[in-house]
Amino acid sequence: MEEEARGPAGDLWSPAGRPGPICSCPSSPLLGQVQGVPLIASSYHAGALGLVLGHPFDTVKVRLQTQTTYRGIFDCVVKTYRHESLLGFFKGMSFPIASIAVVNSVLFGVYSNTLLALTATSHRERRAQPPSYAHVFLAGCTGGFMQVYCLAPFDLIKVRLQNQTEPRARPGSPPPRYRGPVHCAVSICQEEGPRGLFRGAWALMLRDTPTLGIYFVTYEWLCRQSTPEGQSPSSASVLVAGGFAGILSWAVATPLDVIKSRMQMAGLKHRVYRGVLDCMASSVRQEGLGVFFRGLTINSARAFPVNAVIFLSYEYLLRWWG
Ligand SMILES: C[N+](C)(C)CCCC[C@H](N)C(=O)O
Repeated sequence: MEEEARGPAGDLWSPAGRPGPICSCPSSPLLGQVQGVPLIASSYHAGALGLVLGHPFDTVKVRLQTQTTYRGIFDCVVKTYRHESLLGFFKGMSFPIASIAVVNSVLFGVYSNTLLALTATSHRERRAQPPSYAHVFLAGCTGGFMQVYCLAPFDLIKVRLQNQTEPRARPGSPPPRYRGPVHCAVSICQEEGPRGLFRGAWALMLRDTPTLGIYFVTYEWLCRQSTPEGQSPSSASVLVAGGFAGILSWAVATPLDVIKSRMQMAGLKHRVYRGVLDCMASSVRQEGLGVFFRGLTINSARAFPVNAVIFLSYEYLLRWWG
């Protein structure tokens, strides 16, 4: 009985383990059997918190990537604030918040369960028997591939709303193209067909599948570097590893992120790209190779805190319930 409560690695579950890495609550033997319950709950908290924190940065990034009117981050921030007030930075946030429960539970759920299938070890057992990086990469790629189907329509609506630069309704001023997320979804279906909701999904899949593999490998590697063998990482290690995993994976993802956002906006501008390669070629032709790095700085600034929080919540809640 005593042995069971301790957990295999003498980690945070063990009274004899290193004091308090993240939490020191006992595990529930019942919930411990049900991977899905803690995963869904932890994914929601992780995602929502990270999302609110990072949304203003995300709006500036999307605008820099898809509009040519801004001279840089500062110019974009000043113009957005002057024209649209603070609320301008939070445009398009409601749908991602509503959908993050599904999107993140697919990502973290598929990741964790793929790892479970590949290594036959549970989250807790993994500290004593760490999975190989090849397995972590494969599980991350699988999670990334699967989440694209849920993420694509919500991401498209987010990008379209973030790009509306009209100030809040003033008497006499023309209303924005979309009145809100639901109106945006309905209008896209009517004007571009239901498939219009998946515009840019191919680029999103190419962006997320390999980079989520990199994301989880970086996180695992950094945690292992800063944690004695067999122990759970401390909160500080989780924050730093999560933050750098976010920065590195976003750095690699930026070129396809630019292309994805441009393809998502293309339907609205009645601009037709024949595909990902066509969009790449025409962007480079018009704006040079630098186009692939648009939004890199602001995205890195966003990625550290957002992903530090995401991983801390994920680990914390998994351990609480797991
Ligand atoms: C793999 N890629 C870099 C695309 C995303 C990885 C981080 C995902 C996180 N939800 C965030 O919004 O930062």
